[in-house]
Amino acid sequence: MPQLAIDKDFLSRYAKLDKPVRKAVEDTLERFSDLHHAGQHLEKVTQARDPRVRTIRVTRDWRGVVLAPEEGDTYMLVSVLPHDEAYEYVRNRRFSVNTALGVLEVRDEGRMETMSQVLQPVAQAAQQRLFDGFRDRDLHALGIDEQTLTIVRLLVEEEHLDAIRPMMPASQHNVLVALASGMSVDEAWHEASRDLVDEEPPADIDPNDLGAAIRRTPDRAAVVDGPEELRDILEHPFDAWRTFLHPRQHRIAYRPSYGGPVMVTGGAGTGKTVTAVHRAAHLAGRYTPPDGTPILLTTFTTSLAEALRHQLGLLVRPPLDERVDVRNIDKVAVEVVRDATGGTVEVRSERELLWLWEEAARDTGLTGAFLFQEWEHVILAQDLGTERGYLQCQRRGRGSRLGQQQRRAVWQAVLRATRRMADEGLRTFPQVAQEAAAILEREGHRPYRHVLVDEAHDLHPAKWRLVRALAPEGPDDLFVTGDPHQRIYDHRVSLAALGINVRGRSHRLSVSYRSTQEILSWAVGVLGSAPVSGLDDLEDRLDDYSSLLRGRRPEVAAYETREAELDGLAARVAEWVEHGVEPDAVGVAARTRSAADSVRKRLAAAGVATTKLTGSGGVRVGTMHGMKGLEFRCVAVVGVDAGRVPLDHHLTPREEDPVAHGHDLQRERNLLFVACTRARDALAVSYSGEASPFLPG
Ligand SMILES: Nc1ncnc2c1ncn2[C@@H]1O[C@H](COP(=O)(O)OP(=O)(O)OP(=O)(O)O)[C@@H](O)[C@H]1O
Repeated sequence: MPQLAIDKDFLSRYAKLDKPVRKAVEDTLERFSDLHHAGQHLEKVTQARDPRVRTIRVTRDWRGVVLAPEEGDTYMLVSVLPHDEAYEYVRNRRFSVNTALGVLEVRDEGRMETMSQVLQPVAQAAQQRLFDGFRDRDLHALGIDEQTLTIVRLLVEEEHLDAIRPMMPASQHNVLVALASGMSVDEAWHEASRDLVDEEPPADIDPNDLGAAIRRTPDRAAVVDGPEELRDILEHPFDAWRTFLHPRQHRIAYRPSYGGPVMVTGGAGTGKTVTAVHRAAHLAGRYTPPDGTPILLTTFTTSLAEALRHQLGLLVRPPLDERVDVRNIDKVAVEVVRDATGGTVEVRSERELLWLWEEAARDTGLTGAFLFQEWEHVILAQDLGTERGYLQCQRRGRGSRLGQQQRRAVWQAVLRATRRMADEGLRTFPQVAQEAAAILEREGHRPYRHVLVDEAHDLHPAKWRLVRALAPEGPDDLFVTGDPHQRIYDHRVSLAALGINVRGRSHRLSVSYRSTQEILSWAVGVLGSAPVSGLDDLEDRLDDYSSLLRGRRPEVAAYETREAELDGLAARVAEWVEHGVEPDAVGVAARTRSAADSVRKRLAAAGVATTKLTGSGGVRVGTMHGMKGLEFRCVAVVGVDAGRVPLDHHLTPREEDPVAHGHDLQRERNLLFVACTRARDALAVSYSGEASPFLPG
């Protein structure tokens, strides 16, 4: 059966076409989609570099470029280009299959030849060349083919290697970059083979089997199931994540089955959410529900759940989407408790309950806030039901020592507060989660077959216990994604301690699809150097975190006064909008609500419409906390001064609890990191007076 495939370049070029040309592309594809007669529509170009590369007429001015099979039966839509560019493309490009990795590659042979001629005299004059230390045999084993080798032997400086990047097969260039950075042949191979779609490198590579090569290259090419799927892809040309996954994302999301819980970590923007959504789609596709909803895709807040629902809707069509229940974990908890108790569930925040905790703390010598934190971070977190349990527990993360007498006093005060809450019918979300988990455990009821948790790094342990209780232990029970560097609520959990064993099923993503390398490198500096422990109790590092995108360095602006800073912000935002950035693709974050309000007022005075962070129709403004999980083309983070970042009154005093103080400081760093890594193209950070100690350099 002939098959159709699509190249990522085709989709991104199609996305930028005017409507009438798009329509013409669709009409052309309609004719072409009967692949048994596809060849009839294709034109061979004289002087084509690669006889398999043909063109197809779209309009008088536009042509599609198609890779047609010589052997095999896979046609690939490569690009859509203005007439002359299409012919230029065909005269210069050659497709190949990487001899070691088996992935599909394309090169601009014309430019490589010209470059070789330019480099020849430079190489002859040089004493030493860049890759003199590597034998041909070793380079071949890494997938460097004869033609590339010719040019590789002419490279003298790393700049030459940079210069040939746009014309080279990417997979071969990556290997050369690894070697040039000082890696051994073995290390370079390890690096390259990590990004294969299969666990093992392919054993037999057929250089003519384009179909197999396409399957091994999910980040640039995808086989399309038929005309309907092609239409569906073209309907969402800006959502490349639906069709083209990084090989590691693909390998994680589409592995047929896992023996137990899976954990996916990775820096901001590396596609953890995308991978979770694809995994949900995979599970939905292969699962025949008995009764009830089998799959839960959950996250931290309602607005993040809303975004997940939207993404899933783009990937999974009705009626399959009904197999996936998308809701935030608090809502799941409330529903379990409501169903079991039959009553309403009134939930309050710490701030709303503080008066009650202050009253309970009276005469203990402690503050209501301390007491509340002790309850939430120690008693609820460890699910301690008795005074004895509390007296004997380890108060992880709460460094200040409490003697037995003090602990007794705390326990009694907590009892007073929680009884009062019960009398008033009030609960907190972690408390509801604890109740929900207890109900499910008691009844032995498991409402879901599979549970996927996004933004998992911020879940309270009680919510983790709920997650554990929602699905029966077994294959594909849990799939969690998170990044401990983005932990902005101080809930540190050890999955192992919660009975969730991810050993051998822990995966890491490292390529950011969101922010430029310049933004990433700067933002990582905000995190500081303290070791960060992951959900699996191992240290989590961002050493291999990088981006393929390049752009301007983040701008850090200092002002004398807050007013001057807000004026500067208004000017920056106006400039972005003047340069064509949609207002709702601009996000502005401040540390506190009142600072965000001042931003809104100042922008309004400058005639700039604003809305909330999850809104649309204006520049989106809010707190750094509210930035969690969102994404913007341009981000401004304001008020990053010593008085506000870190926010002193959110830090446990060092003398009261040095460990908690350290954690709080890290949490504040993470918060700034989260806000900054929401930016795709541009990041502007500003402060007035003294700069925050977290700002790099
Ligand atoms: N394979 C892909 N192809 C194209 N775009 C992708 C791909 N994977 C992710 N993206 C895009 O990169 C951005 C970040 O992806 P995503 O939100 O999944 O990352 P994340 O790791 O969950 O981020 P964060 O931890 O910051 O919330 C999104 O715009 C997403 O559409």
